[in-house]
Amino acid sequence: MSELIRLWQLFQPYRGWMLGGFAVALITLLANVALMAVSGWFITAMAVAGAAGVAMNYFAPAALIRASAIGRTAGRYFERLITHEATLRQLAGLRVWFYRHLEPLAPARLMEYHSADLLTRIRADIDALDNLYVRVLVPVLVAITAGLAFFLFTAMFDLGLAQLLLVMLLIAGVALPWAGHRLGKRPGRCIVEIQAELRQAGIDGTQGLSELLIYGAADSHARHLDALSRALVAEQERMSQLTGIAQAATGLTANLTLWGMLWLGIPLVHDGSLAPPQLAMLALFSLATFEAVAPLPMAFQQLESTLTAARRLFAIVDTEPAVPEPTGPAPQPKDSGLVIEGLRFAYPSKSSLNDHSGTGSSADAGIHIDSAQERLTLDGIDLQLPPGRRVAIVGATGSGKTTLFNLLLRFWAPESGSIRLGGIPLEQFPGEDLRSRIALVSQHTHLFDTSIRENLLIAAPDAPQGVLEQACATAQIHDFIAELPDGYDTWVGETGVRLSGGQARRIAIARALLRDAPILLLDEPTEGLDAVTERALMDAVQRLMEGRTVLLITHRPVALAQMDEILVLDHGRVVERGTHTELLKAPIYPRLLGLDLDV
Ligand SMILES: Nc1ncnc2c1ncn2[C@@H]1O[C@H](COP(=O)(O)OP(=O)(O)OP(=O)(O)O)[C@@H](O)[C@H]1O
Repeated sequence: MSELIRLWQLFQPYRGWMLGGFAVALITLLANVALMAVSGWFITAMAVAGAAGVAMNYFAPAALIRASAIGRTAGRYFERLITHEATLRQLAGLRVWFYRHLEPLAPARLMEYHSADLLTRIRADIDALDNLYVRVLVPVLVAITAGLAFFLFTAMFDLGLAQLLLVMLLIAGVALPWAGHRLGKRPGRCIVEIQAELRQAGIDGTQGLSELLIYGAADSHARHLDALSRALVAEQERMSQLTGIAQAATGLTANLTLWGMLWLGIPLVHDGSLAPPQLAMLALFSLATFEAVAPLPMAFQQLESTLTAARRLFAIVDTEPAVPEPTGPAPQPKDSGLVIEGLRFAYPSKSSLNDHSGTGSSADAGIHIDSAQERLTLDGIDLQLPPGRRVAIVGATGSGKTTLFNLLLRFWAPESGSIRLGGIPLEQFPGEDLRSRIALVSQHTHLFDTSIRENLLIAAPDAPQGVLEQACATAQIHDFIAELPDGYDTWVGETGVRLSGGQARRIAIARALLRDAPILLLDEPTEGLDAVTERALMDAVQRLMEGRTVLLITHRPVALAQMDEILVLDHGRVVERGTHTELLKAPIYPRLLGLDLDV
């Protein structure tokens, strides 16, 4: 129920359209019922007048029938138009609302969700909410308003007939939808969840198809997809059966009402309290009134799917960001120097992550070390990085190097200790402001499925072509781009698959140059490249580092020899520090670089 209230609040900006849709839907229904009722009355009255040989004015009822028919047809058209406009506006608004809440959660909080699951929430779950207005809200309001009008209208002729109609409408409009909701709850929830799981497995399988084929696991993955598909079909069949039963039950109730009206009405005609045309009119009228309640059983049967989708969206929206945004204005640091003191950090345990994926009410902005967690990822890091200084970080895999970058970018908040930029604690900087001062080049730079130009422009949206070319020339990629048939308009493909690792890395360097940030974080920028490409890339990296405060993660001796200081990390602690020459005599550093091996 709370989901419905929250959704209603989100729909507030569109209430004009929603009200318009409701009004037109009501008019359409009333026109249809009037058409049936007047037609019934007219045919019988004409027959009775013909049999009695009396004249009758048929202009007025004929005009009413025509007006109702036109009203019904035009109403249907405008009803679709207005309700769809309202729904599309709601969905567009919901997408923006959801995306605004999603953005601050990246990347820390979103790690606990599969990307396909997030995509499902953004697309399918938001789309599922269109049910609420068109299939639930409008039909319910129309049914209540019209049902009351139908009762009062029938009561003008006979209270007994009106009571019968009311009871039957309540059966079709309340009891059947209630039963549909109860019985549709489980399959409705399962359908949404299995669909999300199926999309997740489908995307996972497509992305990892080569691995599945190489390791002969394609069949077992296909079986998994097949099992999910079967489960989905089974739930959908259950839902369809319920829909069929609900439709049959509504039809039966309507026809029983018709019989009941005749059963109770014929004696009234006999005793003269009801004219024969009035009975015909009321009989057809009662049948037509069921159009008001006919959509309700199915609407309530599908309500659980809609509410499950809403719950999945609210679970994300209610998640607190890993790092709270400061409320004050962006501070002005005196320079681009970084000072790290006593920095300690641990990733939250799985159990505390799961808390955040729930309702979100227990979400906590801070990060707590699970008592069962034995080791901090970073444990007491101290580092002075005055403007223009270059420091390298070296350490075995999993020693916490990338984590340190994540903290500098404020993707996570430290457990204790501090990071200051230009003398100001990092937590005082709004995330966007902080990240505008930092450029990052990593081995996993993401290239978007668009042109080279667009990929460069994300770092400097207003940069003219000349500036792009200059950045690319410094990154030593301009000549290659210029030789391509489409030049800077060349499509790079999904994640940049049409470029080699070295080319993609150079585009990342060009991006960092375009950003022109005073602080530069380099996370193994030459990792995985052959020696020749690496040397060429290092030249580009050297130019990028000029005049910037640099933190570089690397294990390449050539690069390390040029750094002002090197920190050796082991299990989150700095175990050695000094220059390359000094550290060559230390016990761990040469081992990490493979320099201790006798050749
Ligand atoms: N999002 C995360 N949630 C939980 N644990 C994480 C997360 N990211 C990293 N870790 C863990 O933190 C530790 C340090 O990871 P980090 O990526 O900082 O290491 P690294 O030194 O950069 O390693 P590599 O050289 O392999 O990139 C690892 O044990 C890793 O498993």
